[in-house]
Amino acid sequence: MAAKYKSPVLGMYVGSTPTIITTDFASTRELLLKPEFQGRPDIFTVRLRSFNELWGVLFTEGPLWAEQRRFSLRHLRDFGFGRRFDKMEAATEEEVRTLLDSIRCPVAAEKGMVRDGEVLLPDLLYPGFINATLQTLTGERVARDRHDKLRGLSRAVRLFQRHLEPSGGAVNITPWARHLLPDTLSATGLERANQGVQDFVDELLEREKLSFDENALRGFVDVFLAEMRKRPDSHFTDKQLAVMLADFLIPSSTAVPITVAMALAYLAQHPDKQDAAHLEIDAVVGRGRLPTLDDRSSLPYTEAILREVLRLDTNTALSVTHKCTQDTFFRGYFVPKGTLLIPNIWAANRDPAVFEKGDEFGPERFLDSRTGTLKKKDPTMAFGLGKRLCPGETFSRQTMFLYLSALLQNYSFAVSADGYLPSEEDMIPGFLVTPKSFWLRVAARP
Ligand code: HEM
Repeated sequence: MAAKYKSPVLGMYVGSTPTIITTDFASTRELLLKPEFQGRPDIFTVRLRSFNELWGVLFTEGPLWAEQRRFSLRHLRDFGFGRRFDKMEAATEEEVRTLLDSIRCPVAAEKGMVRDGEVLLPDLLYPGFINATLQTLTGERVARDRHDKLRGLSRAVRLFQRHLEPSGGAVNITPWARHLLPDTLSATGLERANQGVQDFVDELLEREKLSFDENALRGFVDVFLAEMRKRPDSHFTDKQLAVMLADFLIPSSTAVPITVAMALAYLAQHPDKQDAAHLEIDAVVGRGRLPTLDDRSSLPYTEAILREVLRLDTNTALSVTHKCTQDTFFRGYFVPKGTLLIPNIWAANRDPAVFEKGDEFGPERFLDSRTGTLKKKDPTMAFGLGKRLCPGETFSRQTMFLYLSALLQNYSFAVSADGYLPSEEDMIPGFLVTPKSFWLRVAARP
């Protein structure tokens, strides 16, 4: 459509709401950074997941959003979210070992994901990444013999994402119509998915509250519970905590493991690039220990692979819809308050004006061709930009690095016997663009 109208910025109506979509790098960057464009729409499907009110961080705006975003970032960091923290790194290392064990020697519950030298992705990866987030939220993880619980959460989250259209979609224009066409309008799927996520969060909160001790705070949930006691008439409520936990668990159950799975899919298709990563890891880390965050700066190729997958396969393709909070102008056009704003970061991350051969997999684009070191600047917008920048960015990059480098240290990955690999035509659309599950051949490295 952008090509048809010869404009990277498109204007239209979704129902009666004016809507702007940006499709190239420059306009998307401008949209993400514009101060008047930092609101979130108040839509039916968002309320559906938060007690018919507006709570959490992901879909809120104004003072509640500003306070809760600041508070959560500050205190999550204390438990290793996005910063170096020994306890967190030890826990992640244990999780990585569990994954490597699952490939080598699957227990009964993992057998559906490991068969005759092949592994099912992203499925096998979900529990480890959810556990990394749980570690910062509660100071604990779910043991391997109960990983089914985490797989259940991941199933509910995927259902949620597949049924949630980024701009809201038809069900937001005429919410009543869901009673007539429940399946067509995705409302039934959304309600079921929300229930699945909420059940997981409710159970977690019940456990945390029962064992709460204000003198021994174990993770972010305890810090929030302590704040609730100190400030009874504030935004620190049961509802806020429940929705915020869902906000954190949703990307951890999908965006992060899916990025690592896609990295392995690309490397299976590009054995030369996989060889380069193997060589780099062998030279820097060897085989006697697992890679740690200390190795990150010495493994530029591995890091470049992750950057490239985030760019080429931007799974939060249309980001999270923004909203205009006051009348303004954008690129010479009047934009009324309330306009929906959709930044197509998937397209921006492939814009040929910024990324040469933007549709091709080329981790080398992030390396200095002379020195082989990682370029300082990564213009990719996979995590957004500005005030709404994803607060999970550093945490995600660190965790993905630890998993990908350990998997490549120990295994080689190749296209499976059935020959199926995720392709752009075959992705499942939704709030997140996700691959169908796929098998890869896996061989222990000699
Ligand atoms: C590969 C992993 C991830 C990707 C690609 C990603 C991407 C994004 C994007 C594009 C946005 C929207 C930015 C905007 O509105 O302009 C976002 C927001 C957000 N992300 Fe992530 N994310 C990832 C992982 C995580 C993780 C692990 C967490 C938490 C545990 C997280 C928590 C959030 C929250 C709370 C917001 C809303 C921020 C706000 O509205 O202020 N994300 N993310």
